[in-house]
Amino acid sequence: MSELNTNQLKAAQFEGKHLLVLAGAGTGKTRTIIARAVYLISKGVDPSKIQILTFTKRAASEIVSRVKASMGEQSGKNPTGSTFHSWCNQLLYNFPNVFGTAKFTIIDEDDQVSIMKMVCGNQKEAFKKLRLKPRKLVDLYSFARNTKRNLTDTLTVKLFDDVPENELEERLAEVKPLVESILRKYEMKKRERKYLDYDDMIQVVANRLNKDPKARQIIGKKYEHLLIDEMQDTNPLQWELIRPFQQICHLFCVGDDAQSIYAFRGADFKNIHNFKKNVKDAEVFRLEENYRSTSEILDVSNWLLDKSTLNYEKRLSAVRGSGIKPKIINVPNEWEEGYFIAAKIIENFTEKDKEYNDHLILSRSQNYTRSLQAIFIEKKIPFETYGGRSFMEAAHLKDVFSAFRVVNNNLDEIAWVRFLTFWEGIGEISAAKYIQELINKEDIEECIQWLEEGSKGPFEMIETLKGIASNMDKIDKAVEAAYGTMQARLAMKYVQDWDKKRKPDFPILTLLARNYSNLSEFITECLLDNSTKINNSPTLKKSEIQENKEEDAVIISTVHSAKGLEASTCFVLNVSPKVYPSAWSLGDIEKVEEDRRVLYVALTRAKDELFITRRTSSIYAEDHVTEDGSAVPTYFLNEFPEELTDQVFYSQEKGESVDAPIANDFDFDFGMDFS
Ligand SMILES: Nc1ncnc2c1ncn2[C@@H]1O[C@H](COP(=O)(O)OP(=O)(O)OP(=O)(O)O)[C@@H](O)[C@H]1O
Repeated sequence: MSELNTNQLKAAQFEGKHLLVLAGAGTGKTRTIIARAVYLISKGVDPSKIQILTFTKRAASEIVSRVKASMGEQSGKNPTGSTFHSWCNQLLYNFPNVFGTAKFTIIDEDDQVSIMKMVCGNQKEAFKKLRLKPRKLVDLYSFARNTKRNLTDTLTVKLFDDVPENELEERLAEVKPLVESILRKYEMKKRERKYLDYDDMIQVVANRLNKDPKARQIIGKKYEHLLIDEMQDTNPLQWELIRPFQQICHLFCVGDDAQSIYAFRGADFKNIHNFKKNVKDAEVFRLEENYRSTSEILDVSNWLLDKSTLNYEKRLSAVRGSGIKPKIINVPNEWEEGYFIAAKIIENFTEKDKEYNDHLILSRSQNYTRSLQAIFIEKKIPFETYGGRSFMEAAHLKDVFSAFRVVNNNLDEIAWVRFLTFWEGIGEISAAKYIQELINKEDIEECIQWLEEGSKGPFEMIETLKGIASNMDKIDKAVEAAYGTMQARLAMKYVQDWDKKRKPDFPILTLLARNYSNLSEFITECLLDNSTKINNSPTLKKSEIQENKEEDAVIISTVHSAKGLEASTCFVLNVSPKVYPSAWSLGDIEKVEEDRRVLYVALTRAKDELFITRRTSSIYAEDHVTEDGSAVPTYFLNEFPEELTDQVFYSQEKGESVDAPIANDFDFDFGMDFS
């Protein structure tokens, strides 16, 4: 508490019902949320009745461990920290009767697409006329549910945003019934197979708690305080989930409207402006002093926000005072950009006493960082990437989990397809025939019996199912059993990198499994955000296949995965025209402003040194003038005031000439022609 300023302290010790801390970047929102948890516990609140909700498991894990560290000796029980999905998952498992979810399977986005493909296959006529990919249909469905828009609105916004108004009705009349029929079939399929997608998890909990006072009473006994981070990025579906908790809990929310960057998932930062309207008995506090960055870095961030047409009422002041001016590094291409960054990091590491993890590289997309990663490997700079593929997306783990899934729910058609076709000799056609039988069986025991008697499946396949089914209450044993019988086939399927990269995942998976007593929970938690129970070790954040095990490593992150991160030196990559704002956003002021916030989040991660790189091929873009004559920015740095940064034109090729690293032999040819 002694490390808080007056306003942070006032927030942490808030005695009213609900509070929103609306504050700028680096003003100590995370610190305040931690302090709030510590304060509540010190006042006698049972830690297990405090639930912290964050956007990533990484953030949840960090907050919980900092609360633990602050409590020192007194800590016994700890508050739990989870993402919205993981939290709903725990509620569904802990209260199966309240939510009516005793037997179900959580499916991820790939599974959703697989189901959609099946549905489209059965709805050939509608699907052909539509000319939309199954993944697009899944996107539309999810967008509609997260934003709580009806189908007409969803199609208007997502499919027909460039269709002239006079044609809109006709296009809708043509497309809407087709989409509706496919989506209805898709919903039916989910219901039949007892699948819940990620959005369903939230929806199921929200529905029950909004409608049922008894359910509220039961859940109300479990929680007294919800502490919610990154409130600006909550979408209407998540609001629906939070709503019933207003009656049974105290809400303590922190957020920054200028850091709202999830509109594509339905977040609307204006919700946070209406907090008092939406939440009865709420108050709003503000924090304005930035503790993270030097004033030169904040000047750049403040300038960017000032240029917005939206009024964020925000001007951060730097408590730390003055430091080094940020630099714009103009580079001819991504390789030069990579070499510049590598050289700077090596210089900081060897000469300036900085660690690798004092460096954070932020990019709009991991695609822009491929050359950089190659250069880091060449220069032996350890790095870790955030925002890439997750643990459960690794194919070998999906194979093993397909076995867990069918044992857990024998109606799980998608998992059956993967599990059966995993084995040599079973193709999609025979798998489809098996599945017709298997999903009509009562339970997995019956399935196993049928496979033994009626199928020509390999011995290991049936043994795998038996091994898991007989260890339902010892999940680590189930993992070992499945691995034992699947190992030979896995090694054959992934022969190229099995030993080095894929095989080492399994001992860790077994350790991880020890944290679970319920197969279903294990499957879902591993699926969600690629991790484990927050408060227990070990954690398996990523498969070995992607993981760089260095502890001290540079972090290469997408801006969207960089929420809450900070580092002494930050490189914001490729701040060029058509990237900030993106070419896709041009002319659409809302999208342009979202892109501005993305850049704002990136710039405000830096503590001491900020490097903004851009491609010299284009450092200016003409403003876009809309039909009504107003100008929409095409490049945020067009009018960038020179005095805020130093500019460098970097090219390794044209840079200082240095001697070759290895000495050549002296060449005795003096060039004299004696003929
Ligand atoms: N009262 C304080 N005294 C000293 N340092 C502080 C104080 N409050 C915050 N800080 C430091 O400022 C930095 C930013 O704090 P924090 O991460 O909590 O901010 P935030 O508002 O969550 O940031 P963002 O929204 O940009 O991620 C951290 O390094 C933190 O330790």
